[in-house]
Amino acid sequence: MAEQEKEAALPPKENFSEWYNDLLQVAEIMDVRYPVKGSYVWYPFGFSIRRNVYGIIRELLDKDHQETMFPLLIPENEFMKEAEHIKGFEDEVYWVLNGGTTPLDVKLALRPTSETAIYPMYRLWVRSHADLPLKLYQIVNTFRYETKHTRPLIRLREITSFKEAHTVHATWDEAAAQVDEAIRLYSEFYRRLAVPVLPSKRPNWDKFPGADYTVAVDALMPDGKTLQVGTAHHLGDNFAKTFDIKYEDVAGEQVYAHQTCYGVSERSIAALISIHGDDKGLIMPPEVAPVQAVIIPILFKKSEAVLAACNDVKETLEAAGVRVTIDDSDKRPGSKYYKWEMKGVPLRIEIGPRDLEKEAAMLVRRDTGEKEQVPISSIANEVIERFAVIQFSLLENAKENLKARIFDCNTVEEIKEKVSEGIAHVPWCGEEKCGLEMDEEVGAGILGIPTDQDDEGNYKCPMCGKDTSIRVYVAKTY
Ligand SMILES: Nc1ncnc2c1ncn2[C@@H]1O[C@H](COS(=O)(=O)NC(=O)[C@@H](N)CS)[C@@H](O)[C@H]1O
Ligand SMILES: [Zn+2]
Repeated sequence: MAEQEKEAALPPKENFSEWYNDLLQVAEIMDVRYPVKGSYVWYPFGFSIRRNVYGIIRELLDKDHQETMFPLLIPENEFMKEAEHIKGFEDEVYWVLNGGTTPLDVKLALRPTSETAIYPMYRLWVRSHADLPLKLYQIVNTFRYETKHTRPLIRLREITSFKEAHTVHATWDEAAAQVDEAIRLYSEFYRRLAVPVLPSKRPNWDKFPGADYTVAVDALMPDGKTLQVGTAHHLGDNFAKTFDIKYEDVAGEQVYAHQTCYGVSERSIAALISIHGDDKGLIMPPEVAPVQAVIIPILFKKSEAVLAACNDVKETLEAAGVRVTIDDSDKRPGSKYYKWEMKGVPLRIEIGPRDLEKEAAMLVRRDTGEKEQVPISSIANEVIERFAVIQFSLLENAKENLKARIFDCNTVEEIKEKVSEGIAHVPWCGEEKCGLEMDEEVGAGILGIPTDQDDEGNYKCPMCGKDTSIRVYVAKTY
């Protein structure tokens, strides 16, 4: 990649939108110059973050799911089968009309999501209760003709990293348990990225097209808006009836199956970058950092000895499983620090003649800037210990920041004021009319009813004044 000649200055993070856009380029995450709106190009560095992040979701899913891959093209007759689903996607789906110069006799949809590609095959695969539960997932690109403002990693027209799981169960309750399990798995996935998320049950008007209900996990972005970073849907037997997915139960009866589907996308990486970064650039949690440690030789006289020591340290760390590199380019140390801080490398290791005299190395944490000299003889343990400390500290800081920006509100005025900073925790009577009116009045949406806390209290709906025992999260969203 063309090295940044002069050091491009990053706007301060408080100008979040500019900071985010510039950082994607300067840190070489995604190149937004591709000539199709809503399609972006992964730089290799960005792609290695994606590899590490999706390695975690695969690790979690592979415990009791199987990965596979279905075709991208969906014939119109299958796509148009489930009425709710069509209504929800008809404005977003791309169609292929020709093969070369030959018009196709059946229009083909580019999958916006894969229910209508997968479920005709589930109809063939699911025969008996012994085939259940069936839990498959795929990580593919999907296409949605988004009309809202497209943004790299956040709102793409070609979603490049769409992980969608589709499960089949014998009963509604088993499918409901799977939705809970999906949200637990997503919460664990985001914990590994040091990103705290809020799980909540979406209001009916905001559920997935064709679903009985939707539970989502939201992350709070630095600008006070929330980003939906994962969703799990209970599909009831709606799609089973449409696609005739039945199994023979133990009594020999033919029974419609119950299903779920749940997905995350590269928004997971958008949240990771946005929540942990600072004015100097990325701060990568060690678990997913493409480069976990960078060794900077401080070269004056005796440089062979310094370089030899740096290579020894690199080999020792590699043997301990650390993703490490030496920056022995002829740039001055300051511009090396700048480059690797921009790329969010969790630990810098400085080794110069003075360190050598003490057979030590200087460790510098990217998240706090803390410097500490450690003996080279125990460098692997020192480095790995610090990774755990950094990982924990990034998550704790993010949790505190989230907690500090959830505000209990009881009046419309309070909600209006607080949703510009973060998330309002608001009583709601549960009526759609009040929900939509609130949305209208405060310029922010109901995220949903939190699923990770039982919050039975005596409240009054701020719109109609009715007594209610439930409170919901309300926030401006991406
Ligand atoms: N245009 C988009 N760009 C990036 N990510 C998106 C986009 N649209 C949706 N997502 C992400 O993809 C997740 C799943 O999308 S979804 O529509 O909610 N659900 C489905 O498509 C279901 N079939 C489960 S996979 C969302 O929670 C959101 O995090
Ligand atoms: Zn009300």
